[in-house]
Amino acid sequence: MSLLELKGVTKQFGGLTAVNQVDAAIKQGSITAIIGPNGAGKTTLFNLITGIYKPDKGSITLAGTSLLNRKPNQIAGYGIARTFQNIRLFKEMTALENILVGMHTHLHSSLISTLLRLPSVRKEEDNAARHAYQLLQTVGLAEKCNEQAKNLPYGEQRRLEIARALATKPKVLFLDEPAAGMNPKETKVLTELIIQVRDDFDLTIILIEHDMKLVMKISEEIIVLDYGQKIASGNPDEIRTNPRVIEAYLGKGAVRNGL
Ligand SMILES: Nc1ncnc2c1ncn2[C@@H]1O[C@H](COP(=O)(O)OP(=O)(O)OP(=O)(O)O)[C@@H](O)[C@H]1O
Repeated sequence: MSLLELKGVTKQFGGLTAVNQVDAAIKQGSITAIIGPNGAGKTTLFNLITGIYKPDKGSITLAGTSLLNRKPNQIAGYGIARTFQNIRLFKEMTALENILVGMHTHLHSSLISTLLRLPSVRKEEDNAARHAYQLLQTVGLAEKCNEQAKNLPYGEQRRLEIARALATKPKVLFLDEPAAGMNPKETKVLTELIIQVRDDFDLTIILIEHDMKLVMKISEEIIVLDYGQKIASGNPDEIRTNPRVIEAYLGKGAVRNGL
């Protein structure tokens, strides 16, 4: 069953059509990659789904509910979380604090009860800290809980971003170039983590990624964009042998190079 549906989604910036008539049906529980050359419209598509931009044309629905004309925080409230191409952690805060900030929208205490430090508030805070710690365990960062985000190696900062996104209890998780700047060892850990969180948190995951080994390994479905248009979609075998995708993006040596 498809959870997220896009029909004819189009976005123009001045004379440039960054996303052009894109259709997609993302299955619940799947891992889908969006690939394509630089400037193909991948991040713009993420921004359209997460409400940062409004499409000029087309429809976007999550479980049948339209996401058009909703603010990013409303869309987050429907269960969509994301990470960004450029890491957006609070650098001076600890790993644990970064996750607690991510949870903030899910805490219920009123301002007055927070100021009075009522037992109900303390209980909620304890539970939040416990849950945040569990999320750090999930991404393999429990031992770094009191470390400031800025002191974590790059690969760990990216995993912390994923933990923070998970703190909002999403149904759909968007990852924008999660392996960017990672070394092969960090990428391997990340690959396993993405599959693990999909399974453990019952997520639907959509990622933009240029690391084709990672993409081919974890994706059930791949959508290829070029100049804003969807030029192909299919499973990794279909995509790696698609002449149009090889021409526009993968290059002729892709299959030979083990993709
Ligand atoms: N806010 C904006 N204003 C004007 N043009 C924009 C804006 N955002 C993106 N674009 C343009 O839209 C096109 C698609 O950009 P986008 O960032 O979506 O591509 P991408 O596939 O994510 O690229 P990359 O792989 O380099 O991240 C590009 O030509 C880009 O310059």
